[in-house]
Amino acid sequence: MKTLVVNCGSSSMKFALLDPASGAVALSGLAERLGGAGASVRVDREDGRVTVPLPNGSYPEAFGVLLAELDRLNARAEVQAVGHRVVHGGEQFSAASLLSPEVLKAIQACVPLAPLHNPANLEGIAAAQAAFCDVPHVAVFDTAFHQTMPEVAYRYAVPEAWYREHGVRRYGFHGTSHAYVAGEAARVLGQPLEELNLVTAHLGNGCSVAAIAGGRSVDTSMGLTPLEGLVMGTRSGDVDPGLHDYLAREAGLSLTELTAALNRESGLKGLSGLTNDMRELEEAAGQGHAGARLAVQVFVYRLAKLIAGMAVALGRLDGLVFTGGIGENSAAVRSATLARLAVLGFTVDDGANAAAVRGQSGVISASGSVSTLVVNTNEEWMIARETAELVARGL
Ligand SMILES: Nc1ncnc2c1ncn2[C@@H]1O[C@H](COP(=O)(O)OP(=O)(O)O)[C@@H](O)[C@H]1O
Ligand SMILES: CC(=O)OP(=O)(O)O
Ligand SMILES: [Mg+2]
Repeated sequence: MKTLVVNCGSSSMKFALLDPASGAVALSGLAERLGGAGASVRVDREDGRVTVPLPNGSYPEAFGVLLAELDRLNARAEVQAVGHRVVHGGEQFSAASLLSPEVLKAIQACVPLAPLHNPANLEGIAAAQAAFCDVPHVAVFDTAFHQTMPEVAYRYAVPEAWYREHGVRRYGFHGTSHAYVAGEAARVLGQPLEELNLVTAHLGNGCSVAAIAGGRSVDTSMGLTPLEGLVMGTRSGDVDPGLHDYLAREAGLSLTELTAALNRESGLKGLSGLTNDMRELEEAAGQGHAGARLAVQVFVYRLAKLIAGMAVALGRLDGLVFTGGIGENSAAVRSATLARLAVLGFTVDDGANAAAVRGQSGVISASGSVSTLVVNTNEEWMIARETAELVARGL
């Protein structure tokens, strides 16, 4: 009994075939640079990693490689359900949902809110439904977990009609990851999740923090779209909304150009003038690259500031969780962030922080500090679990 998980991003497709009960992965892979030149799929097989080029660079072509891999393992018949990551579910979805024509229509209706993500999600769903027409398909939404935010956290101070007529409010994303690592943190701390007030920091290419009270999201840093909040790989995070008008007049940029630049040319990449990759930036900073050093400093400063803001949403802070590629791997980002958070009672255990590596979860705070943990996120397993649960309940 296995679940196939499909996670289509704006130019990538991640997939995994796994056992929802144990999390054991039978097959996984990542297609990158879809929609452009040089697209390829990396497949992690039990005997090593292979890379398959994709001459057309399309989602269906990438899905074809996945099917060929399943056939190679004779595993197509093992797929009992397919779970899809869907980035934007608007206000309509506060939980995962079985894919029906109505649900597909609702995902389509959210395309204007997530123009980089939802169309790719729909492409993945179409390819998977064509290949697996006899099994249930489930949509697991990034936004669903944050639907518990109170109005005071999700409303913008803009004309009320924008909310009523156009859904302009804060939604939040990465909900699957925030929910998963909060549960794991409670397990590591040996305390019931219901009694814990946690801040979780998901730091990957996209980055967001969430305030989680008793297992429920009460605030998060991303908003209407995944552009708000923290400095990210290529996304700016918070800017003055006056910037659009100013640059339109001063630099003659169109709204489309501005949006593309804020999404794809900003963040760590824009600040450093070098790369969106934190590991490369840390190396370059170590070799004296001023732009790289500044990019890391701004990333950390803004991260600490938004974590501190999340403490306000919680009232009492029991723990902080780092996750995502940067959160799980960069001891330097963690220690610099915790140094800025000393004002809130954080002290790092340098040895534990340096020793925390991918594949393990653990505590990195010194005794007497607010508990701080590194937890490896596992969005694929969470999606597989939610999919299997929904199918088992026959919903
Ligand atoms: N050892 C490391 N040190 C610092 N940063 C790292 C390290 N390993 C991965 N990262 C960073 O993690 C980020 C990618 O995060 P990840 O969660 O894998 O991405 P995605 O959001 O695409 O799933 C990149 O900025 C990468 O440089
Ligand atoms: C919603 C979002 O930001 O997703 P990702 O981090 O995968 O780009
Ligand atoms: Mg990610």
